[in-house]
Amino acid sequence: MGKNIEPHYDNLIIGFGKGGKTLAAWLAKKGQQVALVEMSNKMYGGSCINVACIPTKTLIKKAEEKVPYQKAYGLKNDLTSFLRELNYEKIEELPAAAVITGKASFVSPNEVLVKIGESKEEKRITADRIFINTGSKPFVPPIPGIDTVKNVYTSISLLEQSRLPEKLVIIGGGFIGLEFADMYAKFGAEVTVLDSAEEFLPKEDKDVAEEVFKVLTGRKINIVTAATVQKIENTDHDKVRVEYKKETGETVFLEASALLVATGRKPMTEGLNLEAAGIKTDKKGYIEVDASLKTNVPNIWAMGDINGGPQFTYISLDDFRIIRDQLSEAKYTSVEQRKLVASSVFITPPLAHIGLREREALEKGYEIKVAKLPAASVVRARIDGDTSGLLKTVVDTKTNKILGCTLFCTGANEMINTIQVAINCGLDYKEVRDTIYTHPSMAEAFNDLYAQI
Ligand SMILES: Cc1cc2nc3c(=O)[nH]c(=O)nc-3n(C[C@H](O)[C@H](O)[C@H](O)COP(=O)(O)OP(=O)(O)OC[C@H]3O[C@@H](n4cnc5c(N)ncnc54)[C@H](O)[C@@H]3O)c2cc1C
Ligand SMILES: NC(=O)c1ccc[n+]([C@@H]2O[C@H](COP(=O)([O-])OP(=O)(O)OC[C@H]3O[C@@H](n4cnc5c(N)ncnc54)[C@H](O)[C@@H]3O)[C@@H](O)[C@H]2O)c1
Repeated sequence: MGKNIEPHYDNLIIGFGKGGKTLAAWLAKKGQQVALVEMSNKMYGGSCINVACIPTKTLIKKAEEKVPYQKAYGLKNDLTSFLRELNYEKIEELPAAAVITGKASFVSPNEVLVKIGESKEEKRITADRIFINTGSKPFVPPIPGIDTVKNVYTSISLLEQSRLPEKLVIIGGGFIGLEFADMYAKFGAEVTVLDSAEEFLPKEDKDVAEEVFKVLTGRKINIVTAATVQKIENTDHDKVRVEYKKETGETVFLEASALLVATGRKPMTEGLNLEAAGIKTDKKGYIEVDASLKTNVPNIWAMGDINGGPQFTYISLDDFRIIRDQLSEAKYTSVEQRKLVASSVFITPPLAHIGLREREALEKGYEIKVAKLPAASVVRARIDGDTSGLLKTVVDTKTNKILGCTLFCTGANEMINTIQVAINCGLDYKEVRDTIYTHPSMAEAFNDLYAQI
C-alpha cells in the first residue's frame, strides 16, 4: 500500500488534519510534489473524522432517534471507517501526492525523520516547505489517581467503548463535557457533570445559561459548578469513586461506572522535536505563528489546533485558505482578515452563537437593543417536537448592525450561519427581519425576533 517514499518533496505536511489534507490536495492538483505524513493508519482524515466531530455527532443523532447504544456505536464505526478510507484515497490517488504512515520529528528546519508505521524503518525526508498540522489532544489535569485508576477515559477512549456506562461522571462542563453528558443521558446513562468554574456556562448571558441548565437538568443530568475534584480511586468492583469539594467546603463522594475527563486540550507536539528546527512555542506549548500562520522559521507554517487558534475543524480549513492565498498570490493571507466565526455546542437543542452577547456588548460600551423569543413560539419547533430554548440577539442602536446572536433551539446550528452571513456582510438587521423565509422553517423565527428591535 502506498507510493515509494522520495528523499525530497516540494512540500511536506505533518498531520492529516482538515487544513493539511486540503492543502495537500490543492498543491498536488497544481502539480507540486507533496508528502502527507500521518502517524496512525487509524487517523487518515484527522481527528474530526475519526475521534471528534463525526463520531460524536453521529452518536448524538442516533441518541435523539432513540437507537440503542450498541447499535449506534456500530453505525458510528461504520461511518468513520468509510470516511477514513475515502480520505486516504482522495490524497493517494493524486499522482503528485503521497500519504506516508509514520511519526515525523524534525532533524533540522528542512528535514524530518519519519518512523514508518509499526516497523523500525526510518526515512529522512527534506522539503522546501513544511506545514505542521498535528492538532491537539486531551489535557488531563493532575488529580491524584487520574492516571492509574481503571475506567477513567478521555473523549477519545470513551468513544471506543462498545458498552454504555450506566453511571457516568464527567469532569468539565465545556463543549465536550456538555455534548457527552447530553448524549449519554439520552442513551440512558445517569450523568453528573463536575465543573470547577463558579458559574455554569460562564461566557453566556445569565438568561441563556439558565435556560440551558433547565433543559439539561430536566433530562436528569446532575450539574455541579464550583466543584474541586480532589481524588479518584477504584472501588473493589472497579467502579470509580470521585471525591470532590463543593463551594461550601463540604466533601462529596460519587460512584460511577466510568469517568470522562473533558477539561480542555493541549498541543500535539509530542515527539515532533521542534527544537531541532528552532521552532518557537508559546507558554502553553502551542506553535507560535504570525498573522500569516508562519512560524519563526522561514518556510514552516503551522495550521489548525496546533497554532493555538480557536479549536474547530472549520478554523483549520480556514487556515488552509490563508496559506493557499499566500502561495498563489491571492488576497486572503492573514488571520486579521478573518471575519466573525460562529460556534455550536451540539446538545439537544443545539446552542449556537456568534459575535457579542448582551453583557459583552454593554461592557464594550455599545448602545444596544436586545430581542428575545421563546423557541416555543416558532411553529417549526412544534413540528420538530422540541419547543425548548430561546433565541436572543443584540443590535447596535447607532448603526442598526447585528452585534451578536445566540440561538438555543432546534436547528440552531444551521440557523446561526444565516446570521453569520448577515453580520459579515454588514447587513442592517432589517434585512434579516424582512427576508421571506421558507415555511415552516426555524429561520422564519428571524422575522419575529428582529421585529422586536
Ligand atoms: C470530541 C470532540 C468533538 C469535536 N467536535 C467538533 C465539532 O463538532 N465541530 C468542530 O468544528 N470541531 C469539533 N472539534 C474540534 C476539532 O475536532 C478540531 O479542532 C480539529 O479536528 C483540529 O484539526 P487539525 O487540522 O488541527 O488537526 P487534527 O485533525 O487533529 O489532525 C492532526 C493529525 O496529526 C497527526 N499527528 C500528530 N503528530 C504527528 C506526528 N508527529 N507525525 C505524524 N502525524 C502526526 C494526528 O494523528 C492527527 O491525525 C471536536 C473535538 C473533539 C475532541
Ligand atoms: N461542537 C464543537 O464545535 C466542539 C465540540 C467539542 C469540542 N470542541 C472543541 O474542543 C475544545 C476542547 O473541548 P473541552 O470541552 O475539552 O474544553 P472547554 O475549554 O470547552 O471546556 C473545559 C471545561 O472544563 C472545566 N475544567 C477545567 N479544568 C477542570 C478541573 N480540574 N475540574 C473541573 N472542571 C475543569 C472548565 O471550567 C471548562 O468548563 C473546545 O474548546 C472546542 O474548541 C468543539
